[in-house]
Amino acid sequence: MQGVVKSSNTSKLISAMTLTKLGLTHVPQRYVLPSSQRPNLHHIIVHSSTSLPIIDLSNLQNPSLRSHTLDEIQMACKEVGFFQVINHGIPLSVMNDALDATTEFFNLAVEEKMVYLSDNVHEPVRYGTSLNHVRDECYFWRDFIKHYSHPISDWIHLWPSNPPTYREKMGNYARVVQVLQKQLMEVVLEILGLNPNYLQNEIEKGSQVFVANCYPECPEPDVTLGTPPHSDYGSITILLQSSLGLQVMDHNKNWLSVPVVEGALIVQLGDQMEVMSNGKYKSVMHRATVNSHKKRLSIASLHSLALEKKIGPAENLLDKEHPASYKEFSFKDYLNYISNNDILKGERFIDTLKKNP
Ligand SMILES: O=C(O)CCC(=O)C(=O)O
Ligand SMILES: [Fe+2]
Repeated sequence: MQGVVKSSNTSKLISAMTLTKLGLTHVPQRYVLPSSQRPNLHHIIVHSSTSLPIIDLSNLQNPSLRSHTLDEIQMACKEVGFFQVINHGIPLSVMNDALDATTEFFNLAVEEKMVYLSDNVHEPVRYGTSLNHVRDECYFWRDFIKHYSHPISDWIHLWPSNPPTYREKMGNYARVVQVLQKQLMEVVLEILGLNPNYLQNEIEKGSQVFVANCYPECPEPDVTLGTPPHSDYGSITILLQSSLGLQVMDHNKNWLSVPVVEGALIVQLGDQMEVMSNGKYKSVMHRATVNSHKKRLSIASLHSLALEKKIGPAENLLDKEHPASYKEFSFKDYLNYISNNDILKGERFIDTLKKNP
């Protein structure tokens, strides 16, 4: 993603984790956001059950509850493009193991993590951090590691071998999340009125990118962000957060903090889904705040349809009264856009696809 330190800068690398260990009382100036972009941490809207619903996925197996549950999911996709799921079939132990492995990885010495430092989006594993002298518009108080993991067996031997259980724990989580993603895609296609086999091939050949984020304690959480506002590129993102920090934008442009619910996973729709649904469903704008007292971790599993596939509005949703509202796009178009535009200032790739913005 954005803001990766160029490989040539490795000798000067001071990651957000390192800065925190130095015990600073102020964040370096380059992390300080203009006041209009700062989070208002004194006015946190934590919960609004209508905007941020928690869906019990096991209800889909219950004939008397299935239709109501599908309605709830549909409403969530239309309103914000966001919901949490419980009873999703992934054991809590697998989720906690993934968070533990991530914690251990980020606790490694910075030299060890730097082996994976890269700004090449095609690297199967890359470590990145907030510090960036080249683009002073990067204000992330976080370190992250990205894995390409589809099919996982092709990549897993490239993942970090230290901590020793990393591959096993992250691999287990990546696999079960992939299964959940397929189930969720089927549901979302069903509520869009599309055949569950629609784009099956592209979903099968889809990509899964794993991003583990580490947001260390920050001395001035009011003036910076962990991750700037953005929507995810793909179809669905499944996110696991260790503590409060994720915020999503509702249709009134309020930032809502996503509550931490034990055992729950967060589901966010991405740009591909907004385009495919011809705007019926929203690709959710979100960001991550930081705090002064507790390190926060999140693991995002970003799913997208086959990378070479051009995605446009589903033909079955179009007719004379409902013409296509979005242009087709591919992963290449997206990469091109992010390398030439300032998505950190809130500019969105999806807006460039709208036919009548
Ligand atoms: O840390 C979070 O809660 C959000 C991370 C995120 O949006 C991303 O990695 O795309
Ligand atoms: Fe995201």
